[in-house]
Amino acid sequence: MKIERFPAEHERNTGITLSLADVGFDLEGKTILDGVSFEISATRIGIVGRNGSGKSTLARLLAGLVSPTKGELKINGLDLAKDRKAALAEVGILFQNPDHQIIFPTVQEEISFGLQQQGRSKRDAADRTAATLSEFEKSHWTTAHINALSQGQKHLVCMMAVVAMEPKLIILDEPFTGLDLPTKTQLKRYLSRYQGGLVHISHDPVDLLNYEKVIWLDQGQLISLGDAAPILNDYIEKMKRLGGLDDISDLSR
Ligand SMILES: Nc1ncnc2c1ncn2[C@@H]1O[C@H](COP(=O)(O)OP(=O)(O)OP(=O)(O)O)[C@@H](O)[C@H]1O
Repeated sequence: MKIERFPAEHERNTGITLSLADVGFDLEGKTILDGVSFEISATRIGIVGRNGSGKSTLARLLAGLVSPTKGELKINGLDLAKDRKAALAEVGILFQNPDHQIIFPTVQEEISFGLQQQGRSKRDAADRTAATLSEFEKSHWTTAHINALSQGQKHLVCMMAVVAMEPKLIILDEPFTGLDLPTKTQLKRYLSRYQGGLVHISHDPVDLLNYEKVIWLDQGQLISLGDAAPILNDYIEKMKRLGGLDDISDLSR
């Protein structure tokens, strides 16, 4: 597969700026991220890297869910780990498994919860929930029980809950793993319409074809960052080469 330079699908003015200066993150004595520095402004940013390279950890840092052990990390000039109120307006995050995200029994309650966390009244949150369901043409889901939904439908509930909050940036941590192709295509179509920024972690370079910039991590360090097509092509070549090895045997990784 060779990825050509695609014209950016999303011509938006509202870019987001990620600024990292010597960011490190240690956990239980292990260095997960080390000395990661970059500044990037774009509306569609991909993150690639092998298993365990630190992508999900970077996603949690970007969302302000954890603080770096060292260095400084800002989104649009804000330190979201220190400013949780700003974080709710700036960033939403979608995880791989909706069951790790959903806490309420019905669609309406799940979407309303985040809105109330942002400080909206119960009435405002209900109105915004209704408007979001209508935008997605899912008003008939309002009182649906989450347990009765398919995995793809649960993904869509999580997406609607995040989109309803209108964050400037949505972070997607491999949100389509395990979904069939039509479901994935439909969810991607919803996301492509999002007016804010997206930072999308994916193992599949095809997911990032129309993205503007890509960040490549390996073993907790930045390998490269730049325009999507050349980075993805280098990444694919490297992954093909590594596929011929047997480093999966190495327990020190
Ligand atoms: N809670 C934790 N405790 C100990 N080590 C952890 C924890 N979370 C992550 N790690 C380790 O940190 C490293 C990076 O993990 P992370 O999940 O950020 O990588 P990733 O690139 O998202 O991986 P994958 O593609 O497999 O999801 C891995 O070696 C992982 O084992």
